[in-house]
Amino acid sequence: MRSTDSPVLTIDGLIKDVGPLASLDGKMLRVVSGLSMTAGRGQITALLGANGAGKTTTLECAQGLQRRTGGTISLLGADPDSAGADLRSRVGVMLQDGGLPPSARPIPLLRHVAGMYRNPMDVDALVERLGIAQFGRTSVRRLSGGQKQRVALAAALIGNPEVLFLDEPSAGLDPHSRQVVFDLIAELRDAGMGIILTTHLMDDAERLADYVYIIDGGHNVAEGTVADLLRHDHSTDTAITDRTLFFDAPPGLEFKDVLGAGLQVLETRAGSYSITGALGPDDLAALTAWWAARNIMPASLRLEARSLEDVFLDISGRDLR
Ligand SMILES: Nc1ncnc2c1ncn2[C@@H]1O[C@H](COP(=O)(O)OP(=O)(O)OP(=O)(O)O)[C@@H](O)[C@H]1O
Repeated sequence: MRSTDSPVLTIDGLIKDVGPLASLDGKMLRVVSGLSMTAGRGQITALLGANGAGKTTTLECAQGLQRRTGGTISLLGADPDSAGADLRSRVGVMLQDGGLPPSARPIPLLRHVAGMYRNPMDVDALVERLGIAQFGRTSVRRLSGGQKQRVALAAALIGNPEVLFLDEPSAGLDPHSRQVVFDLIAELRDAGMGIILTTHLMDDAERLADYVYIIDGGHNVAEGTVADLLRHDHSTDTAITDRTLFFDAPPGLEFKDVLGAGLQVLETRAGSYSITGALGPDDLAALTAWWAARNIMPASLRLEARSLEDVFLDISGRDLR
């Protein structure tokens, strides 16, 4: 587990059992089994894992919404299970299902919530920033998923929290709203807020997170900055420089001897090729020279680095989705 100068949240060996469950003949089910993490001020920390990995349960234990079975949690220096209103006023929470009252209207609701805090954010500015004005007087039950998500984010932020929890922040958002939300989250981080989010979208983690905990089966399987995770092969504990070059060219080409050793060349279907491995500039130069000598112009050409999806596949042997 990493150490941060100024942690807002520290979880050590979290255990959470649920039940007893009829589906398990009255036995308990362990849904989080020894998870540890820390999140710092002025940082975005992501819990990344497939559906059912235990991310939401972990966050809810950290917020004191669920009681843990074991382990320790310190949220802004306090135990969330025994803390009172003072701690809650310093923490913003955006839950996965929004948690908004269905008959409320967004703008009056946000004004009401703002009135409960000593030092709230400016409601009008937040409404404007998150594009809430167009549906600000429509009842929550009539809003689309993405509109509810933006209101839920505004409600989580209105109290000007020191720590912000976001459960799947981009769920239901169209590309424009997603950009607006991501820009705002990054700005709040830069202003010093400690932000903890869960996601099963590697793209969210890659774009937002300063530090990522990959969670599988209720415990940590890897952690690091996105760059660290992408550079490291967790199965062999070695550095990775792999990239893949994809291109379309005439079918049946044989250019293995053109490239350095250790590269894997595949013709995935007639005329569609991929070359994977520690591709360097010399390989690209050799390949393009070989094409030039034969007057071959690829119809398409794309170079891709590893993604967090590949990291997750290496570690768990299955896809993130
Ligand atoms: N009260 C409960 N009763 C039965 N099973 C539960 C209960 N709470 C959690 N679980 C199970 O525990 C596992 C972890 O759930 P959790 O919601 O924490 O996962 P998650 O990583 O947030 O997944 P998602 O990305 O789908 O939200 C899931 O398999 C879930 O079905």
